[in-house]
Amino acid sequence: MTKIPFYKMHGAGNDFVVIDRRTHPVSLSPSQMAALADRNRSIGFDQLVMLDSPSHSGADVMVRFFNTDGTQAGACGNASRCVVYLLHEQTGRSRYILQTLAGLLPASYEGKDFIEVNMGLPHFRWEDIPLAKECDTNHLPLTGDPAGVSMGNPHMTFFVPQLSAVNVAELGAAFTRHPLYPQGANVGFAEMHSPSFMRLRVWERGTGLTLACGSGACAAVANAIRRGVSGKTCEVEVDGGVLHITQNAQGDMLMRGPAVLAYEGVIELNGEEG
Ligand SMILES: N[C@@H](CCC[C@H](N)C(=O)O)C(=O)O
Repeated sequence: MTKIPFYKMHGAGNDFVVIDRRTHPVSLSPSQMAALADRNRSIGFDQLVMLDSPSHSGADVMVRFFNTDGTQAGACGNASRCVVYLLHEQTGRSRYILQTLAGLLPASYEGKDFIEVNMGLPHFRWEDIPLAKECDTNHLPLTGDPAGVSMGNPHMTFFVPQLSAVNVAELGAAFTRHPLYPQGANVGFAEMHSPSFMRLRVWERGTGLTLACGSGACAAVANAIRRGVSGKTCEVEVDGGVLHITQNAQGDMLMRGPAVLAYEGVIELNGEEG
């Protein structure tokens, strides 16, 4: 029997199992992750987060994100804030650098409701999202006129007049596998209330509809700025709370919001796996 300690956390309702491989160097197969993600039979989570020692000398920790289907994601904004919360518990410091597949992300802790991660530059070139063919990423050639961007992971954002009239589950499930996105897409639906406030729901690639998506909020604001419907600072109301997104002078998307440690537990794996 292998015992793996974990932290159950969430950021604006987007929930995670965090495993610190620096102290417990275990591996989980995609099918083990999918089993743990099952809310009816196991712990349940939107993403599994693995912490390792960084390979970059300037970073505090290496962070990897896995969806419920076991696929790996380059970025996860809400989980990044949760990791900053844990680092603060462990060190008491307030500034960190997270090493992720999407790059080095500077982050700061100013209280559990005020954790900020610099999610980096939005990438609008079709090759960088990536898309299957060259096109205008500000107006993708798709029904509903979504905009495309990468925040270290691929996103499309639909700007809709009335979010409550949108069947996010049905459309999200359809567009997440659209052939224009060979690596899949996180599909956001944004209703602009003003240039500084939007409502957003996101169907996440590899996971489904979640209560919040941090990279999705950055993507929606970056796309909204590009379309001229948002200012450089925008409050994003998601089903699980509010995220504050700002584009700084360098063009980076800064995401501020809460992180919650719900409980600590132990995963027990039978057999030789783990
Ligand atoms: N929950 C996220 C995004 C998680 C990854 C995404 N599903 C993907 O596959 O790219 C967030 O808060 O950003």
